This record gives sequence, structure tokens and C-alpha cells, in this order.
Amino acid sequence: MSDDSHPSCCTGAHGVVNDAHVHDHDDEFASLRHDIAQAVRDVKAKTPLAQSFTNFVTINLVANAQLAAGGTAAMSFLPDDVIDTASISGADYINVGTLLPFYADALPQIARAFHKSAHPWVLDPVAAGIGRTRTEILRAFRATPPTIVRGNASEIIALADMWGLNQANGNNPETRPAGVESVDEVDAAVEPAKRLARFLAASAPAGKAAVAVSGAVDLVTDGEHVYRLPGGSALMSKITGAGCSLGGVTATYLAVAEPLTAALAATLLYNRAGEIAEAKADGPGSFQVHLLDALWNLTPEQVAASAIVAQ
Ligand SMILES: Nc1ncnc2c1ncn2[C@@H]1O[C@H](COP(=O)(O)OP(=O)(O)OP(=O)(O)O)[C@@H](O)[C@H]1O
Ligand SMILES: Cc1ncsc1CCO
Ligand SMILES: [Mg+2]
Repeated sequence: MSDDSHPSCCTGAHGVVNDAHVHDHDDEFASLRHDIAQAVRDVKAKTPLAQSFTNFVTINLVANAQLAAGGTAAMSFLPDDVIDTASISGADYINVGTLLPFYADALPQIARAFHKSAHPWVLDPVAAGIGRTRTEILRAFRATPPTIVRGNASEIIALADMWGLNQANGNNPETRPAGVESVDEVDAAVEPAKRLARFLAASAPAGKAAVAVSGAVDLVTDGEHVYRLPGGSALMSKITGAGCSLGGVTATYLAVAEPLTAALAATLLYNRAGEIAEAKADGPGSFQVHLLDALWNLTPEQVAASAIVAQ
């Protein structure tokens, strides 16, 4: 275990990490940090397009967050539009937060096209476990899976269960529909997240995938390694779309980086941005404004130096 196994050792006011300290003492994650910094740099330099098919509630925050991270945004709900645009987008983002009846055909059709062309995409399985239509859509994705799944703990547990990944290990935790908020702790999602990541990797053309579980301490896994990412702000759950926009920004990084790097970079960026925004905000309204500013202002080095704790 490195110094980073004790995140409090390197965090100052508002949990902001002392960059120099982490770099000096942290060989364990040196190569990961290098890749994370490169992904953040590449997005700022290349302004990659990550296209989104996302919910109506937070669509504007998703686009603004992708732009603030340095990427480009395009939102669409038409399969032909999404599939055509995928040829120029580095990655796509699908979020099932608000569904319309035609999505039951549209979303599996889009996922099949992504699979056929080996196009990377991020799934946010919002409210997994609720409703027949959402369940049918999420079940259908099992045959043509995303490259990254990003969700809160309840959503990750429900999706792994829906895809039969929990039963396979003789462990079938009780699933409870959670709405769009998590009713489970990140810790409860460690094994489902690892199984999900291994399943995604087995279907990925390059054999690489990741799962990101958000919460007070986030978790990212490629199925083999598990990383805990402390920080952020409780105010992130007092605006709508912190998680949705984190998914969109994960797709932005996936346009330039491998899945594990992309998931880590986006999650670390959000943790740091949340801390900075909390220090400046008066409440949720100004928090969202400061969050976008922090996404814009954080440097690749600051993102890469954030606390990472190996499991
Ligand atoms: N108590 C907390 N302390 C610190 N950070 C938090 C806390 N709760 C959530 N976050 C951060 O908020 C972001 C979104 O995570 P959250 O788990 O709230 O997503 P979500 O439930 O999918 O959100 P939404 O569906 O509203 O978009 C992540 O960056 C996460 O680290
Ligand atoms: C509030 C809400 N309802 C459906 S999607 C969404 C955004 C947070 O997931
Ligand atoms: Mg969510």
C-alpha cells in the first residue's frame, strides 16, 4: 500500500490534494497518473466529440460539462442520426433516465450499430430495475454491451443482477428499485462492479472495459483492479445531473483514452471540481455554476494528482 491508502495524509482544506506530495511518494500509480494527465490534456487539445442520447432532465448540464472539460457535445434521439454521427464521434453516451415508448426499439438498434462498428460507448443505467420498458432496454444491451458502465451503487447492482452476473457466482443480492438516487453504498457494489467490468471486457473488441460507481467515495474497476477515489462534495447530490454529466464527460475522455483511464480521469476531475465548487458556493444554484468553472479550470496535472486508493 502506498501513502495514498491514507487519503487524509495528502488532503488539505476541502479535501484538495497536495499535488507535489502525491507525485513524490506515489510510484504505485505513476503510470496510471501519466495516462490520466494525457487524457485530460488530449481532450483540451483535440476537443473530441462525444455524442449523447440522454435524459431530458439534465441534457443541458451534460452538454455544458462536456464543453467545460474541453470536449464537444451533440445530443440526438433518432437512431439514424445517432448512428451516422457515430462515424465522427470518438465515443457515445447513452443514459436511460427518461424514456419514451419508441426508445424500446431505438436504443437496442443504436447499441447494435455501435457493436457492429466497435464504437466505444458509455452507459448510465439510470433507475435500473424500475419499469418494464427500461428493464427490456437494459436487458437488450447485454448482447451488445457498452465499453463503460457508470452509475450509482444501486444501478450497478441492479444491472449486474439483470444480466445474470450475480447468480453466476452464487450471490444473488436482493435488488430493490432505487429511483434515480442510490439506496445502496458503494461498498455493496464492489463485486457486482467487478463482474460487470469483466463481462464488458470479454465482449469489447480490445478486451478492455471499465465500471465506475459514484458515491461519497467513488469506485472504478476494470474487472481486475479496484480503485477508490475519495473527495467531491455532498452538494453534488443536491443538483440534478452530477452523475449524468459525469457519464457524459466519461464518454468525452473515452473518445481519446482507454476505458480505465477515461473512467478514472472523469471521476477524478469531478471529485476535484466538486471540492472547488463547494468552497465557493452559497447553495446548489451557485454550486452548479462553480462546478462548470472548475471543470474548465482544472489542469491535467491537478486531475492526475488526485487521491487514488487501491483496494
Ligand atoms: N456524499 C458525497 N460526497 C462527495 N461526493 C459525492 C457525494 N455524493 C455524490 N458525490 C459525487 O457526485 C457525483 C455524482 O454521483 P451520484 O452518485 O450522486 O450520481 P447519480 O446518483 O447518478 O446522480 P444523478 O442521477 O443525479 O445524475 C460523483 O462525482 C460523486 O463522486
Ligand atoms: C431526476 C431525474 N429523473 C429522471 S432522470 C433524472 C436525472 C438524474 O438522474
Ligand atoms: Mg444517475
